[in-house]
Amino acid sequence: MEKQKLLVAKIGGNIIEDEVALQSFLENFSKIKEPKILIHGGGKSATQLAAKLGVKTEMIDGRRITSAENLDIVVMTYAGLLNKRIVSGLQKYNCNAMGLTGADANVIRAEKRPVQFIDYGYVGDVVEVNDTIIKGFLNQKITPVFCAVTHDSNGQLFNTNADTIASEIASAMSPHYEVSLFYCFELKGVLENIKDKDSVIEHINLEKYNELRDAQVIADGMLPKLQNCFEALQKKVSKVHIANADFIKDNTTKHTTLSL
Ligand SMILES: Nc1ncnc2c1ncn2[C@@H]1O[C@H](COP(=O)(O)OP(=O)(O)O)[C@@H](O)[C@H]1O
Ligand SMILES: CC(=O)N[C@@H](CCC(=O)OP(=O)(O)O)C(=O)O
Repeated sequence: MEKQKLLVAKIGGNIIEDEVALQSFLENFSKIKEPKILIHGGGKSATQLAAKLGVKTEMIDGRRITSAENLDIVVMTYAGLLNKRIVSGLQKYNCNAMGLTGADANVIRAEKRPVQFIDYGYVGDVVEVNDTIIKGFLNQKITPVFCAVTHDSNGQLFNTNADTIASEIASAMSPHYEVSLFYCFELKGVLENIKDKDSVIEHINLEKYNELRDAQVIADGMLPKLQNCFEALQKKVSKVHIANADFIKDNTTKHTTLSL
């Protein structure tokens, strides 16, 4: 029997911080009829709040070194302000959204990222996603909206990269659905030249990714994003795209499609 389609979309901090882009994305996302899940980041907002509070921000390879103080800031920002703004924004467009951290309904369990050369602090690597609970929400026509917060089932919250959460959720749902994963951001896709906004690389496979990384064409948050794309494909997610947030409207604009 053919599997039902499921759309998993992720939006990052540059979209969330741009009121016009965010509203447009939420309206277009709400119009999608098939079951759908939204994951949001918001790193930019957490960095701004940290600066206001006089707390230092340090990022390594697109991941935040998360001290106890940073953890409080990210939980307040992602699970509080941003998640509730996004959920109420979707409700406005008649999408019955429900905001979640990984601790809610024990839906994403994580463990502290092991210290190798770098101690990331309270950063969690995903161990388990509860696909049955998520399926239950979808069956009730509820659209889950996940922020970048997980837990260890032992009272400890963690900061987890939102791209990783999107990849893990898409992968966990793949035995049940034909999953398409969309990473939506402010640019059109992965660019050959970061200064030329039209230089979109339309297809990237693992070989091309290694070339681009070695040539330092990709950097910062794009590094974990691409790693997460390939992990999702390896775990049987059907389609993975990196595209502008407007792409969700009609899937026509030039963008990047990933393959193994
Ligand atoms: N070759 C590239 N093409 C596109 N973006 C790139 C590239 N190299 C680095 N980047 C950076 O990666 C960023 C996307 O990652 P990230 O900041 O984590 O976005 P988001 O918060 O939307 O997930 C872009 O805004 C851009 O600054
Ligand atoms: C561990 C880690 O780096 N977590 C990310 C979570 C938020 C995020 O991923 O936000 P964007 O999608 O907007 O980049 C952070 O704190 O920045």
